[in-house]
Amino acid sequence: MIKLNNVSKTLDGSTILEHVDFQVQPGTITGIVGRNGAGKTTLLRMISGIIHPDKGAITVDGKSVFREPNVKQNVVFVPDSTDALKAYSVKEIVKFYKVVYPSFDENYYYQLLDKFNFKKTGKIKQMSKGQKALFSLILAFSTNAQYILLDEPTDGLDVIIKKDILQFIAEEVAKQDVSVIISSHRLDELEKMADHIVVLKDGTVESEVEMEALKQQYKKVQVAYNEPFPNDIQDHLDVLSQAGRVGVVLIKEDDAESEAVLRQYNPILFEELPLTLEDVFVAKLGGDLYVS
Ligand SMILES: Nc1ncnc2c1ncn2[C@@H]1O[C@H](COP(=O)(O)OP(=O)(O)OP(=O)(O)O)[C@@H](O)[C@H]1O
Repeated sequence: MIKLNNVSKTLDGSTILEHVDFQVQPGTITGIVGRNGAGKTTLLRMISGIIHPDKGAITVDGKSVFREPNVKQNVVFVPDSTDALKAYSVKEIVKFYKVVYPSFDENYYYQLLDKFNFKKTGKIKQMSKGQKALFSLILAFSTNAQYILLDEPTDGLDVIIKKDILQFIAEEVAKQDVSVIISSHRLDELEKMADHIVVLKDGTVESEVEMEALKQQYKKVQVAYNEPFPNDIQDHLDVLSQAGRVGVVLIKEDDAESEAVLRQYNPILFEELPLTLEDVFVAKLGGDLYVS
């Protein structure tokens, strides 16, 4: 488990992160979502032991990354830029990775390269941007590390490669017993795959969501009436959108009272729609957390 306890960081006199607390459970995907500049990269760099927090503690399986450097073999940070890799060839990088990650699985690495039609020779700098992004994930998932931290892994990529990458991550997490932290400014991308979402805002954890619990907690209902959309509903319930006589309302799963309000005006349509995380943020957390 990764634990952050009251972590704060100041860079060049500005407070970047303050009182950050959260945990990453084994075998799960945690999404860190926040706008540009929210502190996501700084947070991931601290968890992987690249920079020190000014205050608070970060532990990986109960050990400090800073006091026990061996812990680093179990944590891989994949930055949003692949610049650090570009001088190496596909073969050379293995030697380098084996020094840092002694359990690096070379067979698995070449197997994955085959699967995604990568050439086994040649320099990394010759790859396209999308290939580089996928390649850096292949490297990370070949290390056998328990914790993989991905900084904006799909940023700036086209939809096809984005889909491949997200699917690759989900498959690897299902196959290996790894924990993945993914930072993104796209709530919609993370919510499909994350078990747990941490929202960073103004340098601190604004909210945390367990996706399973959330889906059981709320439902989204589309209703339509023969008469103008009732003010009573507008005034008392969480209306996500409304056009003419049709509205979409967020209610709690077990909230019989709110459902009775919707039904008392004899809706001609009462239909449950798939719930998204954005719906809950918009209705319950002020709406400005939609960060894409
Ligand atoms: N070395 C540094 N010195 C001073 N300020 C820094 C440094 N690195 C980052 N910052 C500042 O810290 C804040 C958070 O940056 P960070 O890169 O962690 O955010 P982010 O959420 O990852 O943003 P993005 O989505 O744009 O990558 C920004 O305001 C940034 O300008």
